[in-house]
Amino acid sequence: MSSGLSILYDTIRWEEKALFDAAKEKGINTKMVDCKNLSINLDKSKEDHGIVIQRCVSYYRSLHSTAALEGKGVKVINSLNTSIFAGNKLFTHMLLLKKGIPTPFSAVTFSEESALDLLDKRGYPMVIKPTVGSWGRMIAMIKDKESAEAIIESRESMYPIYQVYYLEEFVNRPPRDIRAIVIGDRVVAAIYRYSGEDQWKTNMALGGRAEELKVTKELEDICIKAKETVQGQIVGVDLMESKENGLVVHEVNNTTEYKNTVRVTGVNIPAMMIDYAVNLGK
Ligand SMILES: Nc1ncnc2c1ncn2[C@@H]1O[C@H](COP(=O)(O)OP(=O)(O)OP(=O)(O)O)[C@@H](O)[C@H]1O
Repeated sequence: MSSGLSILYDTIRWEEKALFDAAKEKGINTKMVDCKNLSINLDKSKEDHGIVIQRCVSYYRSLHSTAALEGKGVKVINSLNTSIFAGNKLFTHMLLLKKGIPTPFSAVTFSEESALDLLDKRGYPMVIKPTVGSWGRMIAMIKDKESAEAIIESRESMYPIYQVYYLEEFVNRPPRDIRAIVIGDRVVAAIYRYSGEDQWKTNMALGGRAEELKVTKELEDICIKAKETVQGQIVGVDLMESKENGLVVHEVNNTTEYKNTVRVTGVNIPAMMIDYAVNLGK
């Protein structure tokens, strides 16, 4: 295996460029590798990538390229286990639950009828989410039976993952959530993400606004536990401040975006990620 790093991408966002620049500044031999051009022999031949920082946006590209490279002995950040666990909200939920990490109540059903039945029993509102996905896409707040029928029926004709009805309690929280960036054993920076106008979701991709958040001991502890739960190395932990239950973790991101966190906190996250990756190679 060659020394140095590879940044594996399928789209170059601010994050990937910043990683490359940080590595260049540190004089680290780094390649940008477009996953779309990658061809991996699934045998025992050697791969010449050094440490790979996995940054593909596509869930399937990310998961499968990690599996192929890691299977051939390449160190990938994050690992295949982390991609599997953190890439799926239900899998993450079960692990958080097992480790006693507070997380919103959620339930799963596997048919339209059972989903409607669950909503009837549990009451409205509830949040429906695809188990795999990001940027708030396909996430809806279900406010009543009519919208439940419309939303759930529309999912019946989609790709089979949308017929796994993952439903979460609507967390009674301020109009914001928390994104904390964990590198190794440290929460290096955190922000509040406030929802944009006429929007309950707080994703930056949906017009949300970011503000710096000072990392408390409580936040640090819960984020480190959440990271360990998914066997993560560099992750973004998303939390909400439940008025009844305090901090609850609703997601761990294994190829986390951090542009807004760098912008509002001034913390040089890409440089820290590069240092972490280089240390892993030693
Ligand atoms: N159970 C919930 N109760 C209240 N608000 C929620 C709940 N789940 C999610 N949200 C809001 O919706 C937003 C999107 O949810 P979530 O983070 O699960 O989706 P995502 O598609 O994985 O987004 P990203 O990849 O940006 O983290 C959250 O940032 C949060 O503000």
